Amino acid sequence: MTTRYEHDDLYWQDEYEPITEDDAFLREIVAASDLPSLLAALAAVTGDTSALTDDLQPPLTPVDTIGHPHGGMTAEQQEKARAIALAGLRRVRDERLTSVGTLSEAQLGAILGFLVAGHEEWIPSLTHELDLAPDKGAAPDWHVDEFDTERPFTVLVIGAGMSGIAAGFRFSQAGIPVTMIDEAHTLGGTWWKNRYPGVRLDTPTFGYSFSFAQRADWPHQFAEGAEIEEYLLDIAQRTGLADRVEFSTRFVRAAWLEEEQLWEVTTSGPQGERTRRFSAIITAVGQLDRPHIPDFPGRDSFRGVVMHSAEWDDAVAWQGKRVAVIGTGASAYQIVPAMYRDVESLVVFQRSAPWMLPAPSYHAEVTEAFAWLVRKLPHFGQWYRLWVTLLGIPGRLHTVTAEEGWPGVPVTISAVNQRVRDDLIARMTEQYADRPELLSIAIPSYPPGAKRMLRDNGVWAAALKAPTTTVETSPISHLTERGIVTESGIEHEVDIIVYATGFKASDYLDGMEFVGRDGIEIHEYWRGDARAYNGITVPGFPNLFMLYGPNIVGVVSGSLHFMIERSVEYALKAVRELLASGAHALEVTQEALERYLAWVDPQNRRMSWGQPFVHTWYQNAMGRVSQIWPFTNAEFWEVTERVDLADYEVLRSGARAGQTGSMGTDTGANASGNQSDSAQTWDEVDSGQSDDIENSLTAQGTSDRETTREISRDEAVEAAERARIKRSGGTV
Ligand SMILES: Cc1cc2nc3c(=O)[nH]c(=O)nc-3n(C[C@H](O)[C@H](O)[C@H](O)COP(=O)(O)OP(=O)(O)OC[C@H]3O[C@@H](n4cnc5c(N)ncnc54)[C@H](O)[C@@H]3O)c2cc1C
Repeated sequence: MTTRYEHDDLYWQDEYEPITEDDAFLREIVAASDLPSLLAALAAVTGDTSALTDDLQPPLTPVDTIGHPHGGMTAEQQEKARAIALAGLRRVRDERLTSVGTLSEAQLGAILGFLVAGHEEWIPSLTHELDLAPDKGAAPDWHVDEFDTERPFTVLVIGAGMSGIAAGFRFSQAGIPVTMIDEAHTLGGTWWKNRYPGVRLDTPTFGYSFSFAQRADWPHQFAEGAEIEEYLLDIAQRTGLADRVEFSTRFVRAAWLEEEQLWEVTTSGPQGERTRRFSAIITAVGQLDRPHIPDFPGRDSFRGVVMHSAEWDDAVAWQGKRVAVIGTGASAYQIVPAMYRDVESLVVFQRSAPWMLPAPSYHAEVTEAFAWLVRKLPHFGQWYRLWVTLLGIPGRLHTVTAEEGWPGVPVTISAVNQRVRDDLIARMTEQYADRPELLSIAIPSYPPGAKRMLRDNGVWAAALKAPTTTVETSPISHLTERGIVTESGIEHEVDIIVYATGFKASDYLDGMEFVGRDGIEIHEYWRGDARAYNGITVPGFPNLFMLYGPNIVGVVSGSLHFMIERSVEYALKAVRELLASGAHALEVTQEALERYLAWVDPQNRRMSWGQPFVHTWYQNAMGRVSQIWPFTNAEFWEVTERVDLADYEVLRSGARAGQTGSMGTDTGANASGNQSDSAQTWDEVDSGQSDDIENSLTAQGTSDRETTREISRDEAVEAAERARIKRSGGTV
């Protein structure tokens, strides 16, 4: 093991505060606590797993709309569990247990076996998340020095947000020289860029952290943006990455050098344009990084202040002003409630209403009982994180899977989807009882789960009902110097326009140029339909590894941290293969990619976001769902468990050591500044893009998406074939 940390977790704590409180206090703690995670933590600290019997096992009842506390334990089970937990806490107090050690295999099996309630197939991926496991299997268990390499293996990581930090950390653990760049002046990506009022997570904080940085003392159930930014900065400092990133340095272009088997990379930064060579490139440039602003007629004529949600200007005094917010997606959903009380007036432009899942604790701090347990019960926070991760494996996938022949389309896709819709409408009916005209506007016209589901604690309805708020559903016709004119002919005069219109999510590697083995640029290869094997590797582009690549995100299940960490680990495994074999590059085959997509695409088409009548930014301009991983995290764990060389071409260079790795050589090469020109996509506003897609399909004489998919796949195969013919040598 090469990690320089005794434990893989950067927040590992040797000692916790002793418990000194009396029984009455402990009883209150137990009454206010989540039971499965508490039982697991107590079993680990005391080493006694005997109480984790089958009859006490949380049944993990599938959750439709509101959660089932304690994993669906019955009242009887809960009563028994509370008695066991109280006895456990007393023991921790009386025996002054203030630390916890690595579990034995038997203890690990007993505790995880208890929590997974029969889903043994989840255990390997959960072990990956648990620092108390004898072998967590996440950190590299090898070091570059072990290999007799003919030349240094160097890696460029583009981006220093969450993904870049994960890559920098893990590759450094293996001793691989890493160069990190970011076009921004600081770390954090999403979490320093998005500074709008109200910015915070809409997934639970305890599911939103790395397995190697399991911070436990989070103040909020859904962390504020600044808390996540602080977390990322702290990790970067603890790992030494913070000092190593080349900031204000933009990746411009990379070209694969067939003879040398290296990437020649051009960057643009404070030292001007530089060209360097690297053995591999890791893209960590996010998916929601490039703001999308719809091209409304007259957009530039508006004389007031204009801000995209991701480009918030803190100097703008919006209080007391007339404000328009365009969009009702994830960002608007946070901005509107944070602003409405302090503005003179607010107009919210809505094209489609969001579905919102009940989350009463959305703005709440963690409870006192929870904070106490984090301080006093060794590793409790980590067990709670594991429990949240476990519940996220099935998530709500069962609520968004279509039933064949279901009569409820286009507003629902199955009986359980209908039940979710009915429950959520019942909730909204109560919220808007005093404003029935808003209720009809608030009910989405698409199935639950087809777009990102937001978290509801009533603030959205309160903001829309405010006397100073207007919800405008007529589409935007054009902008004037005074404000926004709708198709219904109303002009809304405003001082400030906030574009909460999302990002160019489908334009993977936007503004970047990668010229692969055969001289084909990656966007030319993709043709508006970004595809990658396991979301990571692309045929024709050896030693290029994407993080947060195509088909990686979960909608109603999973943790993005898990997906990104596994992508990093997969890239590391690929590098290990190269070091061990003395080869220089791996290129995934077109066949492997096709096989993979033939598995992923049909499953996405079964989900609510993949239905042909649904218009969502999860689908790209070709109509393919290019954003979403439709399975569980546990299944991603399986496919990334090993790099199967049968899926790859193994490449070796004809060049000798010494010709390569000349890092930092200034050549004055030109930046070509390629732009992907695929159709725009955005998350929060449906401004007619989908109609454009339908029109273009009709123009091609193809009315169904399946056919379109086939065409694009054929084109891809054709491009790869051309590439193969053009190549000569360099392959063994
Ligand atoms: C407002 C908002 C809220 C979100 N909330 C959640 C949530 O609740 N839960 C969840 O799971 N996800 C959420 N997300 C998704 C979020 O983006 C990811 O969770 C995560 O932060 C992505 O990290 P990343 O490092 O992959 O990308 P990013 O954070 O986007 O970082 C990419 C980095 O790459 C740099 N970069 C880009 N192009 C170049 C270039 N050409 N050259 C050099 N550097 C470049 C950028 O400057 C940036 O620093 C949210 C996103 C947004 C925008």
